[in-house]
Amino acid sequence: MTEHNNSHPTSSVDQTIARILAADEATQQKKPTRFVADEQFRTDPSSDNDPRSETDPSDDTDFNDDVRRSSILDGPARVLADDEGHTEHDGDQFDLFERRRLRRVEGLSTELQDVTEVENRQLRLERVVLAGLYRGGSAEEAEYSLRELAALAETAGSTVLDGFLQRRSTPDPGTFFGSGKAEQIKEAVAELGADTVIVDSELAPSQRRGLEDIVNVKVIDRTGLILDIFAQHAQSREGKAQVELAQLEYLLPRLRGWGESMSRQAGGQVGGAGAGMGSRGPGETQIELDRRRINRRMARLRRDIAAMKPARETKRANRRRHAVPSVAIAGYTNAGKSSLLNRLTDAEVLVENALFATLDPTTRKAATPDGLGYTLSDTVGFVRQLPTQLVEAFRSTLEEVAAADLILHVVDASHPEPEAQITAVRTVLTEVEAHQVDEIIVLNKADAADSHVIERIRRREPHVAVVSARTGQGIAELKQAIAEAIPRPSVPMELLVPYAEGEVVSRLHAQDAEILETSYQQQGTRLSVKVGPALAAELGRYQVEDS
Ligand SMILES: Nc1nc2c(ncn2[C@@H]2O[C@H](COP(=O)(O)OP(=O)(O)OP(=O)(O)O)[C@@H](O)[C@H]2O)c(=O)[nH]1
Ligand SMILES: [Mg+2]
Repeated sequence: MTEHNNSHPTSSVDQTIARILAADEATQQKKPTRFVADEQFRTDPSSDNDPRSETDPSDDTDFNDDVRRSSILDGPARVLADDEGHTEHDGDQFDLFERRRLRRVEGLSTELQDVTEVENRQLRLERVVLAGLYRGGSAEEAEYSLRELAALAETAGSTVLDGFLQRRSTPDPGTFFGSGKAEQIKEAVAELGADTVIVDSELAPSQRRGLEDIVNVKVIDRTGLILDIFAQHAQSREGKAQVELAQLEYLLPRLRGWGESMSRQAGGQVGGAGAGMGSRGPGETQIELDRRRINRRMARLRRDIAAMKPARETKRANRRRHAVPSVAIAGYTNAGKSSLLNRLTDAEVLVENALFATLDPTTRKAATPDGLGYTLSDTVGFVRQLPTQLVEAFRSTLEEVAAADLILHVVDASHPEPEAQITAVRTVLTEVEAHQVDEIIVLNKADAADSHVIERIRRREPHVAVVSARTGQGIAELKQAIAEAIPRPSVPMELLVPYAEGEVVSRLHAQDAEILETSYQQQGTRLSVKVGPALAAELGRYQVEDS
């Protein structure tokens, strides 16, 4: 056993102490969250392969310090604006409280029993610095994306200290940002006392390691962060299994890079003498062992998830058999999907001003104004660059959306970039083959939105409803629009149901029949109805001649 059994650079005592001191200092100064422009990017030889900065002087304004700071200094990302105006429709706020409370627990046990547990636990991000790359002139878009990353990071329970954007035509294969820029990030990290850098892209395993070697703190990417949030929020057995599968899929090729936790696993026997920078972490044998265990675990999870599917399929088939129309609510995360479900059905689903509050699909009964029943399901929210591992793992959940008769595509009309969100959502819908389902664009948060934005989208989209789940504005119209869009029972029937079989009548009321006329006769209840074809077959024995 060597003394030097953990070669992670941050484990050096000196550095740890320096980091703690810097953190202390930083808390005393208590800087507000801000992003700063990368104003020196043009003079950095390691970062500038982009000819535009030479030839296009108008670009300079993009990097004008004042411009960037003024737009960025106004606090944390606006999606997480200090806005907790809950209504009585907002569901289980105790759940919300619990979730927050749990999230703040620090200092997880280091006694890891199973390698797969490593990644299922919170990444323990606390004080983070964000960094992103963009090409060409679209600084604004990169900034929105970084703001969203800030919101994601806060949702995961961390404090965002600062953010950096760099323009660069292609990422550096070794360190993503190039070593010069990475050094600058390192300086900021030390100055602010950050313990993590989050990069606004998916990094190749080698890039993550390369960057980590320079900045000396943990580096994670957008995908890793989103997976972490999903892991925190998964509730049902199926949801947990799906997230774990996605995490392992993500982790497997990166196994080597998760140095510290893995070498702790391996105890003192590996990574010893001769293990320099870049070769930290467990030795080859341990990695092989971990890899096999992970593969076994993944195989099991796939089996488990497959086994859970039949139950849901039976439910779905049941709905189909009774021809109950189904409406799925889909949309970008935080658009107000759960709020809308609560508004439309008086369900009490958790509403939270956080990203990915809902992971487990909830299905509720609803009815059109004229009494036709349908099901309404809330689903997981989408986000730009939704990790493919998650789309895969959640495929069975997302297929519910594809099987629906109608999609309510909820859009946060008060967001600065609603069109980009619509596009991101449609990309995922296409991936799960849900793009052919009828869709109503529901422009939500109309109470907070700019009317020009609403008009702009109205002109672009054929089928739009403008609502506010908060105030109730437009909800009645939306209910009407749903009633017109869902398939109607089409088989007219005249029924006579004996009084002894009252449950048949209640079923007609509860489910899919359109009841046109009811009268009470000596032999039973006489009904004039319209039903779906499946139910029509079942009701054959009650049918009477039209008189
Ligand atoms: N101003 C305003 N805020 C709203 C409205 N509808 C929802 N919100 C707020 O938006 C935030 C997100 O609402 P949710 O219903 O949890 O959103 P979601 O789409 O289910 O989010 P995820 O499950 O996280 O994907 C909450 O803070 C709500 O209070 C609205 O009509 N107006
Ligand atoms: Mg939700």
